Amino acid sequence: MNDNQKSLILNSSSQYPLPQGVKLSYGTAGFRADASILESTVFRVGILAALRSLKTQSLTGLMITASHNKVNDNGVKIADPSGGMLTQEWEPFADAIANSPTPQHLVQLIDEFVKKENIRFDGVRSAEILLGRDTRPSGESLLEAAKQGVYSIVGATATDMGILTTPQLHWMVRARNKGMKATELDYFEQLSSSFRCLVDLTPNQIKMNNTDDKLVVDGANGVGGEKLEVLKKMLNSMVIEVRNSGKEGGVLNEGVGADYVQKEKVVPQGFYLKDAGIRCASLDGDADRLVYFSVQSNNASNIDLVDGDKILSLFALFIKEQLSILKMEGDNHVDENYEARLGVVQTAYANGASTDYLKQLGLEVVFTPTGVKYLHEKAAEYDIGIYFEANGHGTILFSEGFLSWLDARNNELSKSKGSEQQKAALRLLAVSNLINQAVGDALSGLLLVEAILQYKGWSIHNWSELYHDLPSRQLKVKVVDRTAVVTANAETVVVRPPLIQEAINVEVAKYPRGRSFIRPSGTEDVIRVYAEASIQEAADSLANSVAKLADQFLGLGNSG
Ligand SMILES: CC(=O)N[C@H]1[C@@H](OP(=O)(O)O)O[C@H](CO)[C@@H](O)[C@@H]1O
Ligand SMILES: [Mg+2]
Repeated sequence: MNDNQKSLILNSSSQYPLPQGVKLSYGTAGFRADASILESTVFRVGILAALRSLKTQSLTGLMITASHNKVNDNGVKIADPSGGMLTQEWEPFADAIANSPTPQHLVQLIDEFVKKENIRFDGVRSAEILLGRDTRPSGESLLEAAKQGVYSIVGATATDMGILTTPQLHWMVRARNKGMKATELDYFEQLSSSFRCLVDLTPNQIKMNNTDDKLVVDGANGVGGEKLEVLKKMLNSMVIEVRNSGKEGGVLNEGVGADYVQKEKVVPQGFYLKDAGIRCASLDGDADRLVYFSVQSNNASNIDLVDGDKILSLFALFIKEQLSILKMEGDNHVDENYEARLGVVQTAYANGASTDYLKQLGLEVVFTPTGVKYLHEKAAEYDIGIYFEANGHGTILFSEGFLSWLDARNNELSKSKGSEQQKAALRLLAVSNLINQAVGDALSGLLLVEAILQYKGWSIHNWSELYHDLPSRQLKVKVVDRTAVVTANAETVVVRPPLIQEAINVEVAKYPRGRSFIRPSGTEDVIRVYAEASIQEAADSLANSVAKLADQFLGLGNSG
Protein backbone atom coordinates (compact mmCIF):
# COMPACT_ATOMS: atom_id res chain seq x y z
CA MET A 1 0.00 0.00 0.00
CA ASN A 2 1.27 3.50 -0.70
CA ASP A 3 1.24 6.32 1.87
CA ASN A 4 -2.00 7.73 0.57
CA GLN A 5 -3.77 4.40 0.98
CA LYS A 6 -2.32 3.94 4.46
CA SER A 7 -3.27 7.39 5.68
CA LEU A 8 -6.84 6.98 4.46
CA ILE A 9 -7.22 3.88 6.67
CA LEU A 10 -5.37 5.53 9.54
CA ASN A 11 -7.61 8.60 9.54
CA SER A 12 -10.91 6.82 9.23
CA SER A 13 -10.09 4.09 11.74
CA SER A 14 -9.27 6.65 14.39
CA GLN A 15 -12.97 7.57 14.24
CA TYR A 16 -13.81 3.98 15.28
CA PRO A 17 -11.64 3.08 18.29
CA LEU A 18 -11.83 -0.42 19.74
CA PRO A 19 -13.64 -0.33 23.11
CA GLN A 20 -11.51 -1.42 26.09
CA GLY A 21 -11.45 -5.12 26.83
CA VAL A 22 -13.29 -6.23 23.70
CA LYS A 23 -12.07 -9.49 22.19
CA LEU A 24 -14.11 -11.00 19.39
CA SER A 25 -13.84 -14.01 17.14
CA TYR A 26 -15.35 -14.60 13.68
CA GLY A 27 -16.92 -17.76 15.16
CA THR A 28 -19.58 -19.98 13.61
CA ALA A 29 -21.30 -17.16 11.76
CA GLY A 30 -19.35 -13.91 11.88
CA PHE A 31 -18.81 -11.49 14.78
CA ARG A 32 -21.62 -11.17 17.30
CA ALA A 33 -21.88 -9.16 20.50
CA ASP A 34 -23.90 -6.53 22.27
CA ALA A 35 -24.56 -3.91 19.59
CA SER A 36 -23.13 -1.11 21.73
CA ILE A 37 -19.56 -2.41 21.38
CA LEU A 38 -19.66 -3.35 17.69
CA GLU A 39 -19.02 -0.15 15.71
CA SER A 40 -15.27 -0.62 15.39
CA THR A 41 -15.73 -4.28 14.48
CA VAL A 42 -18.25 -3.52 11.76
CA PHE A 43 -16.03 -0.72 10.43
CA ARG A 44 -13.12 -3.15 10.17
CA VAL A 45 -15.26 -5.81 8.50
CA GLY A 46 -16.10 -3.11 5.94
CA ILE A 47 -12.37 -2.92 5.18
CA LEU A 48 -12.22 -6.72 5.04
CA ALA A 49 -15.11 -6.91 2.57
CA ALA A 50 -13.35 -4.39 0.33
CA LEU A 51 -10.05 -6.29 0.47
CA ARG A 52 -11.87 -9.54 -0.34
CA SER A 53 -13.48 -7.82 -3.30
CA LEU A 54 -10.11 -6.56 -4.55
CA LYS A 55 -8.49 -9.95 -4.09
CA THR A 56 -11.22 -11.81 -6.00
CA GLN A 57 -11.93 -8.96 -8.42
CA SER A 58 -15.60 -9.63 -7.72
CA LEU A 59 -18.43 -8.14 -5.74
CA THR A 60 -18.74 -9.13 -2.07
CA GLY A 61 -21.49 -8.66 0.52
CA LEU A 62 -21.62 -7.49 4.12
CA MET A 63 -24.61 -8.35 6.29
CA ILE A 64 -25.40 -6.79 9.65
CA THR A 65 -27.43 -9.21 11.74
CA ALA A 66 -27.35 -11.27 14.92
CA SER A 67 -29.92 -13.72 13.57
CA HIS A 68 -31.78 -15.45 16.42
CA ASN A 69 -29.92 -13.64 19.21
CA LYS A 70 -31.61 -11.04 21.38
CA VAL A 71 -32.57 -7.68 19.94
CA ASN A 72 -29.80 -5.73 21.70
CA ASP A 73 -27.15 -7.89 20.10
CA ASN A 74 -25.96 -7.41 16.60
CA GLY A 75 -23.34 -8.92 14.34
CA VAL A 76 -21.61 -8.77 11.01
CA LYS A 77 -20.58 -11.29 8.39
CA ILE A 78 -19.27 -11.34 4.87
CA ALA A 79 -20.75 -12.99 1.79
CA ASP A 80 -17.99 -14.27 -0.48
CA PRO A 81 -18.30 -13.72 -4.26
CA SER A 82 -19.95 -17.16 -4.65
CA GLY A 83 -22.70 -15.99 -2.30
CA GLY A 84 -21.42 -18.42 0.38
CA MET A 85 -19.73 -17.62 3.66
CA LEU A 86 -16.35 -15.86 3.83
CA THR A 87 -13.58 -18.30 2.93
CA GLN A 88 -12.30 -19.91 6.13
CA GLU A 89 -8.73 -19.04 5.11
CA TRP A 90 -9.44 -15.38 5.82
CA GLU A 91 -11.00 -15.91 9.27
CA PRO A 92 -7.71 -15.55 11.19
CA PHE A 93 -7.14 -12.18 9.48
CA ALA A 94 -10.71 -11.18 10.31
CA ASP A 95 -10.00 -11.98 13.98
CA ALA A 96 -6.69 -10.13 13.90
CA ILE A 97 -8.06 -6.87 12.51
CA ALA A 98 -11.19 -6.96 14.68
CA ASN A 99 -9.01 -7.11 17.80
CA SER A 100 -6.24 -4.79 16.67
CA PRO A 101 -5.66 -2.28 19.51
CA THR A 102 -4.70 0.91 17.63
CA PRO A 103 -5.17 2.50 14.18
CA GLN A 104 -1.39 2.27 13.58
CA HIS A 105 -1.36 -1.42 14.40
CA LEU A 106 -4.42 -1.96 12.20
CA VAL A 107 -2.73 -0.30 9.20
CA GLN A 108 0.35 -2.42 9.74
CA LEU A 109 -1.71 -5.66 9.86
CA ILE A 110 -3.54 -4.71 6.68
CA ASP A 111 -0.34 -3.75 4.90
CA GLU A 112 1.25 -7.10 5.76
CA PHE A 113 -1.83 -9.03 4.67
CA VAL A 114 -2.12 -7.12 1.40
CA LYS A 115 1.50 -8.06 0.63
CA LYS A 116 1.07 -11.69 1.66
CA GLU A 117 -2.12 -12.15 -0.38
CA ASN A 118 -0.73 -10.09 -3.23
CA ILE A 119 -3.81 -7.88 -3.26
CA ARG A 120 -3.57 -5.26 -6.03
CA PHE A 121 -5.06 -1.83 -5.52
CA ASP A 122 -4.56 -1.08 -9.22
CA GLY A 123 -6.49 -4.10 -10.57
CA VAL A 124 -9.06 -3.80 -13.35
CA ARG A 125 -11.92 -3.56 -10.89
CA SER A 126 -12.06 -1.51 -7.76
CA ALA A 127 -13.75 -2.96 -4.69
CA GLU A 128 -17.55 -3.17 -4.75
CA ILE A 129 -19.66 -4.22 -1.78
CA LEU A 130 -23.39 -4.77 -1.23
CA LEU A 131 -24.53 -3.94 2.30
CA GLY A 132 -27.63 -5.28 4.04
CA ARG A 133 -29.06 -5.34 7.54
CA ASP A 134 -31.90 -6.91 9.48
CA THR A 135 -34.54 -4.97 11.44
CA ARG A 136 -32.48 -4.40 14.62
CA PRO A 137 -32.58 -0.76 15.77
CA SER A 138 -28.77 -0.69 15.95
CA GLY A 139 -28.52 -1.72 12.28
CA GLU A 140 -28.65 1.76 10.81
CA SER A 141 -25.65 3.23 12.63
CA LEU A 142 -23.68 0.02 12.23
CA LEU A 143 -24.35 0.12 8.51
CA GLU A 144 -22.85 3.60 8.44
CA ALA A 145 -19.73 2.22 10.18
CA ALA A 146 -19.51 -0.55 7.55
CA LYS A 147 -19.73 2.05 4.77
CA GLN A 148 -16.90 4.09 6.30
CA GLY A 149 -14.83 0.90 6.51
CA VAL A 150 -15.39 0.20 2.82
CA TYR A 151 -14.59 3.80 1.88
CA SER A 152 -11.25 3.65 3.65
CA ILE A 153 -10.03 1.48 0.80
CA VAL A 154 -9.20 3.81 -2.10
CA GLY A 155 -11.79 3.66 -4.89
CA ALA A 156 -14.11 1.19 -3.12
CA THR A 157 -17.88 1.57 -3.49
CA ALA A 158 -20.63 0.39 -1.15
CA THR A 159 -24.30 0.04 -2.09
CA ASP A 160 -26.81 0.02 0.74
CA MET A 161 -29.47 -2.56 -0.16
CA GLY A 162 -31.50 -1.66 2.93
CA ILE A 163 -33.33 -4.12 5.18
CA LEU A 164 -32.98 -7.65 3.81
CA THR A 165 -33.01 -11.23 4.99
CA THR A 166 -29.48 -12.68 5.19
CA PRO A 167 -30.20 -15.13 2.34
CA GLN A 168 -31.47 -12.32 0.11
CA LEU A 169 -28.14 -10.52 0.39
CA HIS A 170 -26.19 -13.73 -0.30
CA TRP A 171 -28.46 -14.45 -3.28
CA MET A 172 -27.86 -10.95 -4.69
CA VAL A 173 -24.09 -11.25 -4.38
CA ARG A 174 -24.12 -14.59 -6.20
CA ALA A 175 -26.49 -13.36 -8.89
CA ARG A 176 -24.52 -10.16 -9.53
CA ASN A 177 -21.26 -12.08 -9.89
CA LYS A 178 -22.91 -14.45 -12.36
CA GLY A 179 -24.11 -11.49 -14.41
CA MET A 180 -27.73 -12.30 -13.62
CA LYS A 181 -30.57 -9.99 -12.61
CA ALA A 182 -30.09 -9.31 -8.92
CA THR A 183 -32.59 -6.84 -7.44
CA GLU A 184 -34.93 -7.74 -4.61
CA LEU A 185 -37.79 -7.89 -7.10
CA ASP A 186 -35.76 -10.35 -9.22
CA TYR A 187 -35.34 -12.49 -6.11
CA PHE A 188 -39.07 -12.53 -5.43
CA GLU A 189 -39.83 -13.20 -9.09
CA GLN A 190 -37.43 -16.13 -9.29
CA LEU A 191 -38.87 -17.70 -6.14
CA SER A 192 -42.50 -17.19 -7.07
CA SER A 193 -42.17 -18.27 -10.71
CA SER A 194 -40.26 -21.46 -9.91
CA PHE A 195 -42.76 -22.23 -7.15
CA ARG A 196 -45.67 -21.81 -9.60
CA CYS A 197 -43.84 -23.99 -12.09
CA LEU A 198 -43.49 -26.77 -9.47
CA VAL A 199 -47.14 -26.51 -8.46
CA ASP A 200 -48.23 -26.64 -12.12
CA LEU A 201 -46.36 -29.93 -12.41
CA THR A 202 -48.37 -31.40 -9.52
CA PRO A 203 -50.92 -34.04 -10.51
CA ASN A 204 -54.35 -32.29 -10.48
CA GLN A 205 -56.18 -34.74 -8.36
CA ILE A 206 -53.72 -34.38 -5.52
CA LYS A 207 -53.71 -30.61 -5.81
CA MET A 208 -57.48 -30.44 -5.35
CA ASN A 209 -57.44 -32.28 -2.03
CA ASN A 210 -55.24 -29.71 -0.46
CA THR A 211 -56.24 -26.29 -1.74
CA ASP A 212 -58.12 -25.10 1.29
CA ASP A 213 -55.55 -25.56 4.00
CA LYS A 214 -53.62 -22.52 5.06
CA LEU A 215 -50.17 -22.03 6.40
CA VAL A 216 -49.56 -19.80 9.43
CA VAL A 217 -46.06 -18.37 9.73
CA ASP A 218 -44.32 -16.96 12.83
CA GLY A 219 -42.02 -14.21 11.52
CA ALA A 220 -39.99 -13.94 14.79
CA ASN A 221 -40.88 -10.20 14.81
CA GLY A 222 -38.09 -9.79 12.29
CA VAL A 223 -37.37 -9.18 8.65
CA GLY A 224 -38.73 -12.51 7.39
CA GLY A 225 -42.39 -11.79 8.10
CA GLU A 226 -42.20 -8.47 6.28
CA LYS A 227 -40.63 -10.08 3.20
CA LEU A 228 -43.06 -12.98 3.24
CA GLU A 229 -45.93 -10.48 3.07
CA VAL A 230 -44.45 -9.21 -0.22
CA LEU A 231 -43.76 -12.68 -1.59
CA LYS A 232 -47.18 -14.06 -0.75
CA LYS A 233 -48.87 -11.50 -3.02
CA MET A 234 -47.04 -13.14 -5.92
CA LEU A 235 -48.34 -16.62 -5.04
CA ASN A 236 -52.02 -16.65 -5.78
CA SER A 237 -52.43 -20.38 -5.14
CA MET A 238 -51.55 -20.22 -1.45
CA VAL A 239 -53.14 -18.92 1.70
CA ILE A 240 -50.43 -17.70 4.09
CA GLU A 241 -51.13 -15.88 7.33
CA VAL A 242 -48.14 -14.11 8.86
CA ARG A 243 -48.03 -13.55 12.62
CA ASN A 244 -45.25 -11.90 14.65
CA SER A 245 -44.37 -9.82 11.62
CA GLY A 246 -42.87 -7.13 13.87
CA LYS A 247 -45.73 -4.75 13.16
CA GLU A 248 -47.78 -5.93 16.15
CA GLY A 249 -45.23 -4.53 18.61
CA GLY A 250 -43.60 -7.79 19.68
CA VAL A 251 -39.86 -7.95 20.37
CA LEU A 252 -37.51 -9.63 17.91
CA ASN A 253 -36.84 -13.29 18.85
CA GLU A 254 -38.50 -12.91 22.27
CA GLY A 255 -40.67 -15.96 22.82
CA VAL A 256 -40.93 -16.30 19.05
CA GLY A 257 -38.92 -17.55 16.09
CA ALA A 258 -37.36 -20.75 14.81
CA ASP A 259 -34.59 -20.96 17.43
CA TYR A 260 -37.05 -20.62 20.32
CA VAL A 261 -39.50 -23.11 18.84
CA GLN A 262 -36.83 -25.69 18.01
CA LYS A 263 -34.89 -25.46 21.26
CA GLU A 264 -37.78 -25.02 23.73
CA LYS A 265 -40.26 -27.16 21.79
CA VAL A 266 -43.16 -24.90 22.79
CA VAL A 267 -45.58 -22.68 20.83
CA PRO A 268 -44.34 -19.20 19.98
CA GLN A 269 -46.32 -16.17 21.15
CA GLY A 270 -49.36 -15.46 19.04
CA PHE A 271 -50.29 -19.14 18.60
CA TYR A 272 -53.10 -20.75 20.57
CA LEU A 273 -55.07 -23.92 21.15
CA LYS A 274 -57.49 -22.91 18.40
CA ASP A 275 -54.62 -23.35 15.93
CA ALA A 276 -54.32 -27.05 16.80
CA GLY A 277 -53.65 -29.20 13.75
CA ILE A 278 -52.95 -26.24 11.42
CA ARG A 279 -49.68 -26.29 9.49
CA CYS A 280 -47.43 -23.66 11.09
CA ALA A 281 -43.88 -22.53 10.36
CA SER A 282 -41.37 -20.40 12.21
CA LEU A 283 -38.57 -18.25 10.77
CA ASP A 284 -35.60 -16.89 12.71
CA GLY A 285 -34.59 -13.24 13.07
CA ASP A 286 -32.81 -12.98 9.71
CA ALA A 287 -34.91 -15.64 7.94
CA ASP A 288 -32.21 -18.14 7.16
CA ARG A 289 -33.73 -20.80 9.42
CA LEU A 290 -37.06 -22.55 9.05
CA VAL A 291 -38.90 -25.09 11.17
CA TYR A 292 -42.49 -26.30 10.97
CA PHE A 293 -44.76 -27.26 13.84
CA SER A 294 -48.36 -27.90 14.77
CA VAL A 295 -50.03 -27.00 18.05
CA GLN A 296 -51.14 -30.11 19.92
CA SER A 297 -54.87 -30.39 20.51
CA ASN A 298 -54.55 -31.37 24.18
CA ASN A 299 -52.26 -28.60 25.38
CA ALA A 300 -51.88 -25.09 24.01
CA SER A 301 -48.17 -24.86 24.80
CA ASN A 302 -47.08 -28.21 23.36
CA ILE A 303 -46.09 -28.60 19.76
CA ASP A 304 -45.35 -31.34 17.35
CA LEU A 305 -42.02 -30.08 16.00
CA VAL A 306 -40.99 -30.69 12.40
CA ASP A 307 -37.38 -29.56 12.46
CA GLY A 308 -34.55 -29.15 9.96
CA ASP A 309 -33.91 -32.91 9.97
CA LYS A 310 -37.45 -33.55 8.76
CA ILE A 311 -37.25 -30.80 6.16
CA LEU A 312 -34.07 -32.47 4.95
CA SER A 313 -35.81 -35.85 4.90
CA LEU A 314 -38.75 -34.48 2.91
CA PHE A 315 -36.42 -32.86 0.38
CA ALA A 316 -34.26 -35.99 0.10
CA LEU A 317 -37.31 -38.18 -0.44
CA PHE A 318 -38.65 -35.91 -3.17
CA ILE A 319 -35.34 -35.51 -5.01
CA LYS A 320 -34.68 -39.24 -4.87
CA GLU A 321 -38.14 -39.92 -6.24
CA GLN A 322 -37.70 -37.50 -9.15
CA LEU A 323 -34.29 -38.97 -9.97
CA SER A 324 -35.74 -42.44 -10.13
CA ILE A 325 -38.64 -41.30 -12.36
CA LEU A 326 -36.02 -39.76 -14.65
CA LYS A 327 -34.23 -43.08 -14.89
CA MET A 328 -37.34 -45.08 -15.87
CA GLU A 329 -37.97 -46.50 -19.39
CA GLY A 330 -34.80 -45.49 -21.21
CA ASP A 331 -34.91 -44.18 -24.75
CA ASN A 332 -31.38 -45.26 -25.59
CA HIS A 333 -29.98 -41.79 -25.30
CA VAL A 334 -26.26 -42.03 -24.57
CA ASP A 335 -26.39 -40.00 -21.41
CA GLU A 336 -29.69 -41.16 -20.09
CA ASN A 337 -28.21 -43.18 -17.27
CA TYR A 338 -26.04 -40.48 -15.81
CA GLU A 339 -25.74 -41.50 -12.17
CA ALA A 340 -26.30 -38.31 -10.22
CA ARG A 341 -24.38 -38.39 -6.92
CA LEU A 342 -26.90 -37.47 -4.25
CA GLY A 343 -25.49 -36.72 -0.79
CA VAL A 344 -27.00 -35.67 2.49
CA VAL A 345 -25.07 -33.62 5.06
CA GLN A 346 -25.92 -33.40 8.76
CA THR A 347 -24.23 -32.44 12.03
CA ALA A 348 -24.04 -34.26 15.36
CA TYR A 349 -27.20 -32.38 16.41
CA ALA A 350 -29.24 -34.30 13.83
CA ASN A 351 -31.70 -36.55 15.58
CA GLY A 352 -30.50 -40.16 15.43
CA ALA A 353 -33.88 -41.25 14.07
CA SER A 354 -33.46 -38.92 11.06
CA THR A 355 -30.07 -40.39 10.22
CA ASP A 356 -31.51 -43.91 10.44
CA TYR A 357 -34.38 -42.90 8.18
CA LEU A 358 -32.10 -41.32 5.55
CA LYS A 359 -29.82 -44.34 5.55
CA GLN A 360 -32.82 -46.64 5.14
CA LEU A 361 -33.71 -44.65 2.04
CA GLY A 362 -30.32 -45.76 0.74
CA LEU A 363 -28.82 -42.29 0.89
CA GLU A 364 -25.22 -41.38 1.53
CA VAL A 365 -25.19 -39.44 4.83
CA VAL A 366 -22.09 -37.52 5.94
CA PHE A 367 -21.38 -35.42 9.02
CA THR A 368 -19.52 -32.14 9.46
CA PRO A 369 -18.90 -29.84 12.43
CA THR A 370 -21.63 -27.32 13.34
CA GLY A 371 -21.95 -24.21 11.17
CA VAL A 372 -23.29 -23.97 7.66
CA LYS A 373 -19.90 -23.02 6.29
CA TYR A 374 -18.86 -26.65 6.86
CA LEU A 375 -22.09 -28.26 5.68
CA HIS A 376 -22.25 -26.12 2.55
CA GLU A 377 -18.69 -26.96 1.57
CA LYS A 378 -19.38 -30.68 1.93
CA ALA A 379 -22.70 -30.57 0.07
CA ALA A 380 -20.99 -28.83 -2.86
CA GLU A 381 -19.00 -32.04 -3.47
CA TYR A 382 -22.11 -33.80 -4.82
CA ASP A 383 -24.21 -33.44 -7.98
CA ILE A 384 -27.07 -32.81 -5.62
CA GLY A 385 -26.04 -32.09 -2.04
CA ILE A 386 -28.73 -31.54 0.58
CA TYR A 387 -27.68 -30.11 3.92
CA PHE A 388 -29.57 -29.08 7.01
CA GLU A 389 -28.80 -28.31 10.60
CA ALA A 390 -31.45 -29.65 12.99
CA ASN A 391 -32.31 -26.02 13.79
CA GLY A 392 -33.61 -25.48 10.25
CA HIS A 393 -30.71 -23.91 8.38
CA GLY A 394 -30.00 -25.61 5.07
CA THR A 395 -30.52 -25.85 1.36
CA ILE A 396 -30.00 -28.05 -1.71
CA LEU A 397 -26.98 -27.47 -3.93
CA PHE A 398 -26.91 -28.53 -7.58
CA SER A 399 -23.60 -28.87 -9.41
CA GLU A 400 -23.13 -26.99 -12.69
CA GLY A 401 -22.34 -30.30 -14.39
CA PHE A 402 -25.55 -31.93 -13.25
CA LEU A 403 -27.63 -28.89 -14.19
CA SER A 404 -26.28 -28.82 -17.73
CA TRP A 405 -26.91 -32.55 -18.09
CA LEU A 406 -30.44 -32.01 -16.77
CA ASP A 407 -31.03 -29.18 -19.20
CA ALA A 408 -29.90 -31.31 -22.13
CA ARG A 409 -31.97 -34.25 -20.88
CA ASN A 410 -35.00 -32.01 -20.59
CA ASN A 411 -34.53 -30.85 -24.19
CA GLU A 412 -34.35 -34.47 -25.36
CA LEU A 413 -37.42 -35.39 -23.37
CA SER A 414 -39.42 -32.43 -24.63
CA LYS A 415 -39.97 -34.51 -27.80
CA SER A 416 -42.18 -36.69 -25.64
CA LYS A 417 -43.88 -33.69 -24.10
CA GLY A 418 -45.91 -34.41 -21.00
CA SER A 419 -44.14 -37.68 -20.18
CA GLU A 420 -43.53 -38.44 -16.53
CA GLN A 421 -39.80 -38.33 -17.18
CA GLN A 422 -39.94 -34.88 -18.64
CA LYS A 423 -42.01 -33.67 -15.72
CA ALA A 424 -39.40 -35.04 -13.33
CA ALA A 425 -36.67 -33.17 -15.22
CA LEU A 426 -38.72 -29.98 -15.13
CA ARG A 427 -39.41 -30.40 -11.42
CA LEU A 428 -35.73 -30.78 -10.62
CA LEU A 429 -34.90 -27.72 -12.72
CA ALA A 430 -37.60 -25.76 -10.92
CA VAL A 431 -36.22 -26.85 -7.53
CA SER A 432 -32.76 -25.63 -8.55
CA ASN A 433 -34.23 -22.21 -9.32
CA LEU A 434 -36.41 -22.07 -6.25
CA ILE A 435 -34.02 -23.19 -3.55
CA ASN A 436 -31.31 -20.65 -2.71
CA GLN A 437 -27.96 -21.85 -4.14
CA ALA A 438 -25.96 -19.38 -2.06
CA VAL A 439 -27.06 -20.23 1.48
CA GLY A 440 -29.92 -21.68 3.55
CA ASP A 441 -33.03 -19.56 3.05
CA ALA A 442 -36.24 -19.87 5.08
CA LEU A 443 -38.42 -18.27 2.40
CA SER A 444 -37.28 -20.45 -0.49
CA GLY A 445 -37.21 -23.51 1.81
CA LEU A 446 -40.77 -22.79 2.88
CA LEU A 447 -41.98 -22.64 -0.72
CA LEU A 448 -40.26 -25.91 -1.54
CA VAL A 449 -41.82 -27.62 1.48
CA GLU A 450 -45.23 -26.32 0.42
CA ALA A 451 -44.79 -27.49 -3.17
CA ILE A 452 -43.68 -30.97 -2.08
CA LEU A 453 -46.53 -31.35 0.43
CA GLN A 454 -48.97 -30.41 -2.34
CA TYR A 455 -47.31 -32.85 -4.73
CA LYS A 456 -47.60 -35.66 -2.21
CA GLY A 457 -51.03 -34.60 -0.97
CA TRP A 458 -49.62 -34.67 2.56
CA SER A 459 -50.75 -32.88 5.69
CA ILE A 460 -48.13 -31.76 8.22
CA HIS A 461 -49.14 -34.82 10.19
CA ASN A 462 -48.32 -37.21 7.31
CA TRP A 463 -44.97 -35.50 6.96
CA SER A 464 -44.22 -35.61 10.68
CA GLU A 465 -44.91 -39.35 10.67
CA LEU A 466 -41.99 -40.05 8.31
CA TYR A 467 -40.17 -41.17 11.45
CA HIS A 468 -40.37 -40.46 15.17
CA ASP A 469 -37.67 -38.29 16.71
CA LEU A 470 -35.72 -39.79 19.56
CA PRO A 471 -36.30 -37.68 22.69
CA SER A 472 -33.45 -35.22 23.11
CA ARG A 473 -32.27 -32.43 25.38
CA GLN A 474 -29.87 -29.53 24.92
CA LEU A 475 -28.24 -27.68 27.80
CA LYS A 476 -25.69 -24.89 28.12
CA VAL A 477 -22.89 -24.85 30.69
CA LYS A 478 -20.94 -21.74 31.58
CA VAL A 479 -17.24 -22.61 31.93
CA VAL A 480 -13.99 -20.79 32.62
CA ASP A 481 -12.58 -21.13 29.12
CA ARG A 482 -14.65 -22.87 26.49
CA THR A 483 -11.71 -22.99 24.09
CA ALA A 484 -10.18 -25.59 26.42
CA VAL A 485 -12.53 -28.12 24.80
CA VAL A 486 -11.16 -29.60 21.60
CA THR A 487 -13.29 -32.06 19.64
CA ALA A 488 -12.83 -34.48 16.76
CA ASN A 489 -14.96 -36.64 14.43
CA ALA A 490 -17.42 -33.90 13.52
CA GLU A 491 -17.55 -32.80 17.17
CA THR A 492 -18.76 -36.16 18.49
CA VAL A 493 -15.65 -36.87 20.58
CA VAL A 494 -13.74 -34.66 23.03
CA VAL A 495 -9.98 -35.03 22.69
CA ARG A 496 -9.06 -32.34 25.23
CA PRO A 497 -9.17 -32.06 28.22
CA PRO A 498 -8.19 -35.68 28.83
CA LEU A 499 -10.51 -38.20 30.51
CA ILE A 500 -13.77 -36.29 30.07
CA GLN A 501 -14.72 -38.34 26.99
CA GLU A 502 -14.24 -41.58 28.92
CA ALA A 503 -16.51 -40.21 31.64
CA ILE A 504 -19.15 -39.24 29.04
CA ASN A 505 -18.96 -42.74 27.54
CA VAL A 506 -19.69 -44.27 30.94
CA GLU A 507 -22.85 -42.15 31.26
CA VAL A 508 -24.02 -42.83 27.70
CA ALA A 509 -23.68 -46.59 28.19
CA LYS A 510 -26.32 -46.45 30.95
CA TYR A 511 -29.15 -45.52 28.54
CA PRO A 512 -30.78 -47.48 25.72
CA ARG A 513 -30.12 -45.61 22.43
CA GLY A 514 -28.12 -43.10 24.44
CA ARG A 515 -25.93 -40.58 22.62
CA SER A 516 -24.35 -37.44 24.02
CA PHE A 517 -21.63 -34.97 23.13
CA ILE A 518 -20.31 -31.59 24.24
CA ARG A 519 -18.74 -28.79 22.18
CA PRO A 520 -17.88 -25.14 22.68
CA SER A 521 -20.45 -22.83 21.08
CA GLY A 522 -19.16 -20.63 18.30
CA THR A 523 -21.73 -17.92 18.95
CA GLU A 524 -22.10 -17.81 22.74
CA ASP A 525 -19.67 -18.10 25.63
CA VAL A 526 -20.89 -21.56 26.72
CA ILE A 527 -20.34 -25.27 26.29
CA ARG A 528 -23.33 -26.96 24.65
CA VAL A 529 -24.47 -30.35 25.84
CA TYR A 530 -26.61 -32.57 23.62
CA ALA A 531 -28.17 -35.87 24.69
CA GLU A 532 -30.70 -38.23 23.22
CA ALA A 533 -32.13 -41.53 24.41
CA SER A 534 -35.15 -43.77 23.95
CA ILE A 535 -37.36 -41.84 26.41
CA GLN A 536 -37.46 -38.17 27.42
CA GLU A 537 -36.61 -38.77 31.10
CA ALA A 538 -33.50 -40.67 30.03
CA ALA A 539 -32.44 -37.92 27.58
CA ASP A 540 -32.92 -35.32 30.34
CA SER A 541 -31.02 -37.35 32.88
CA LEU A 542 -28.17 -38.09 30.45
CA ALA A 543 -27.92 -34.39 29.52
CA ASN A 544 -27.82 -33.45 33.21
CA SER A 545 -25.08 -35.96 34.02
CA VAL A 546 -22.96 -34.83 31.10
CA ALA A 547 -23.52 -31.17 32.01
CA LYS A 548 -22.26 -32.03 35.51
CA LEU A 549 -19.16 -33.60 34.01
CA ALA A 550 -18.57 -30.49 31.91
CA ASP A 551 -18.87 -28.41 35.05
CA GLN A 552 -16.51 -30.68 37.01
CA PHE A 553 -13.85 -30.73 34.32
CA LEU A 554 -14.14 -27.15 33.07
CA GLY A 555 -16.56 -25.29 35.26
CA LEU A 556 -16.32 -22.12 37.28
CA GLY A 557 -15.94 -24.21 40.42
CA ASN A 558 -12.75 -25.54 38.89
CA SER A 559 -11.15 -22.17 38.23
CA GLY A 560 -9.15 -21.94 41.44
C1 LIG B 1 -26.73 -26.12 18.36
C2 LIG B 1 -27.02 -25.00 17.45
O1 LIG B 1 -28.17 -24.79 17.07
N1 LIG B 1 -25.96 -24.27 17.05
C3 LIG B 1 -26.10 -23.13 16.15
C4 LIG B 1 -25.34 -21.93 16.66
O2 LIG B 1 -23.96 -22.26 16.69
P1 LIG B 1 -23.12 -22.55 18.01
O3 LIG B 1 -21.70 -22.66 17.51
O4 LIG B 1 -23.68 -23.85 18.54
O5 LIG B 1 -23.37 -21.43 18.95
O6 LIG B 1 -25.52 -20.84 15.75
C5 LIG B 1 -24.99 -21.09 14.45
C6 LIG B 1 -25.17 -19.84 13.62
O7 LIG B 1 -26.50 -19.50 13.45
C7 LIG B 1 -25.68 -22.30 13.82
O8 LIG B 1 -25.08 -22.59 12.59
C8 LIG B 1 -25.57 -23.49 14.77
O9 LIG B 1 -26.28 -24.58 14.28
MG1 LIG C 1 -30.29 -16.88 11.24
